Amino acid sequence: MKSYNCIIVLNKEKDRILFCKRMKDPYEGLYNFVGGKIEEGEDSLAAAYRELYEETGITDKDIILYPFMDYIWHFQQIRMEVYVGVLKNEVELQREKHPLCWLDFSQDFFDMKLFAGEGNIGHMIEILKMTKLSD
Ligand SMILES: Nc1nc2c([nH]c(=O)n2[C@H]2C[C@H](O)[C@@H](COP(=O)(O)OP(=O)(O)OP(=O)(O)O)O2)c(=O)[nH]1
Repeated sequence: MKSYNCIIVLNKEKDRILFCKRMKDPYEGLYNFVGGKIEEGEDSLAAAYRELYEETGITDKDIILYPFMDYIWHFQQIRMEVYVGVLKNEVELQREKHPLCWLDFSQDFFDMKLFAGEGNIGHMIEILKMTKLSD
């Protein structure tokens, strides 16, 4: 089974969500949360902080990450861990390969021509809207 993560980062005001525009497959040209592959034997939470730092420069001083949901695709032998966190302060983002941007909640996150994940970004954000996140 291959394991991936993706991380939902909200700004301090909780009115914007951090996305990257993917520069390679899967989902080249589409917006996705930041994230990547969990290494063999790597601790899940450590992997989430590592990917977040590598792709954005955000550290564990800037944010606390919480497990949000997990997806398992049994036929594809893939699992994906989703984490969520709210920034404690404004951060100057440092992109790695994928350009980063903040999007507000007015987007149609189910639009598969704009967003990765066959609609599951829309699903995650609907659940996020139902979730009380502490600061
Ligand atoms: N929203 C969403 N994201 C997905 C799905 N499936 C899936 O792999 N992803 C994400 C997880 C990862 O963030 C990304 C794929 O990781 P990647 O190919 O960039 O991984 P990688 O480890 O090679 O990246 P990197 O080390 O080069 O940074 O796509 C999905 O169904 N929905």
